[in-house]
Amino acid sequence: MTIRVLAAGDHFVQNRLLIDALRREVPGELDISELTLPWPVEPFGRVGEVDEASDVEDELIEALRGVEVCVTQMAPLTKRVLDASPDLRLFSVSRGGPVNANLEAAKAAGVAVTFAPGRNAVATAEHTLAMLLAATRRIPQTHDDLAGGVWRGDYYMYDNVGPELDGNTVGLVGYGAIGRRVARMLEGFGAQVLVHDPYVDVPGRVELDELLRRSHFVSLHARATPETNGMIGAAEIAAMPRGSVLVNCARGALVDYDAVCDALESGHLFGAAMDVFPEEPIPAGSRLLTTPNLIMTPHLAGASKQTAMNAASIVAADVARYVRGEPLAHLATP
Ligand SMILES: NC(=O)c1ccc[n+]([C@@H]2O[C@H](COP(=O)([O-])OP(=O)(O)OC[C@H]3O[C@@H](n4cnc5c(N)ncnc54)[C@H](O)[C@@H]3O)[C@@H](O)[C@H]2O)c1
Ligand SMILES: O=C(O)[C@H](O)COP(=O)(O)O
Repeated sequence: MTIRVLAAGDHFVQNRLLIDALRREVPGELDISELTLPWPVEPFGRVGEVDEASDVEDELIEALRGVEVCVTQMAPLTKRVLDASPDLRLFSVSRGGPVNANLEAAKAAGVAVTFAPGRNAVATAEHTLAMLLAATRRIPQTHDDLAGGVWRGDYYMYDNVGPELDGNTVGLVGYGAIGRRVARMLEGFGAQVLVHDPYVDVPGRVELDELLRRSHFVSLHARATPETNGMIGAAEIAAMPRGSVLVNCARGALVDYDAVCDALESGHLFGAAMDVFPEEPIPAGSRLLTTPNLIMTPHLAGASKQTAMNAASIVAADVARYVRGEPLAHLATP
C-alpha cells in the first residue's frame, strides 16, 4: 500500500528534514509531494498562528488532492481545507502546539491532528539560562559601553552587581517540558529551585506568593491561558526581593510589562530578560525599548537546529504509528 503524503513546509530545509525523517521512520511505500509556504505566512501573525481564513488555503487545497497524510510546520487546517480534502486522515504539525489546526472541525471530519510537544524544550531552556545570566551579569549593557568606547570601572560597585546563581534561589513558574529542563540545568549552577505549578506534584513546589518572596530569580514557563494571563503584575513583582531578576521566555500575556518597567526604573528589579512581548514586533516608541536593565531577544528562545530536527522526528514517528495502525502518541484534542 502506498501512502500519499504532503510535506507542507515553510522553508526548503524544514521540508527536507520532514521528508528525511519520514523516509527514515515510516515503514512501507510513501508517495511524498512538497509544498513550500511563504515564511512568515501572512496574515497568520508572528509564528503562524491562525484560526480560519488565509490566502494559502487555495494552494493547500490543490496540493492536498488525494493526499492521506499532511506533515507541516504551519499550514492552516481550516474548515474550508477540511471540506475540500476528503482523502485527508492525518495532519501532523511539527510545532509544540497544533497551531493553525481547527481541532473541532478536524474531529468532525475524522482527521487526526498530531503535534510535537517538547520539540524546543532544550533550546528554550538554554536560552532562558543565557538570558538569566546575561541580565544578572549585565552583558549586553557592558558590551554596548565597550562598543561605544566607554570602559566603565564602576561595574564592581556593590549596587551595580547582581546575585550569583550558586547558593541562591530560582523560582520556576510552570514545570512542564521547559521548566523541568531549566531546573536540571540550574542544578549544575548550585542554585536552589522552587516550583510553582498547580498541576504538577514535585518536591520544592510552593504557592506563587511564597515563590516570589523567596526567589532571587524568577523564570516563567507556564502556557498562556486565561488563568495565567497577567499572573505577574505590580503586586507580584513587589513581592520579589529587592535586587532580584525576572525572566520571561514563555508568553508576553503572562506579565504586566509596564509593571516590569516601573520596577526596573525604581531599581526594585536588578534586571529583567524578556524573549516574548504582549505585542510582537514591539511597536516603535514602546517604553520597553528604553527601559534600563531590560534585556530582550525577538521571540527566538525556541529556535535551534535541533529544534527543527526534533520536530521532524516526533512528527514522523507518529506518521509511522499511523501507518502501522498503532495509537498516535501526540494526538491533539479540541
Ligand atoms: N520563547 C519561545 O520561543 C518559546 C518556545 C517554546 C515554548 N514557549 C512557551 O514556553 C512556555 C512553556 O512551554 P512548555 O513546552 O514547557 O509547556 P508545557 O505545556 O510542557 O508546560 C507548561 C506548564 O505550565 C503549567 N501551568 C499551567 N497553569 C499554570 C499556572 N497557573 N501556574 C503555573 N504553572 C502553570 C502546566 O501545568 C505545565 O506543567 C509556554 O508558554 C510556551 O508557549 C516559548
Ligand atoms: O514560542 C513559540 O511559539 C516558538 O517559537 C515555537 O514554539 P512551538 O514549538 O511551541 O510552536
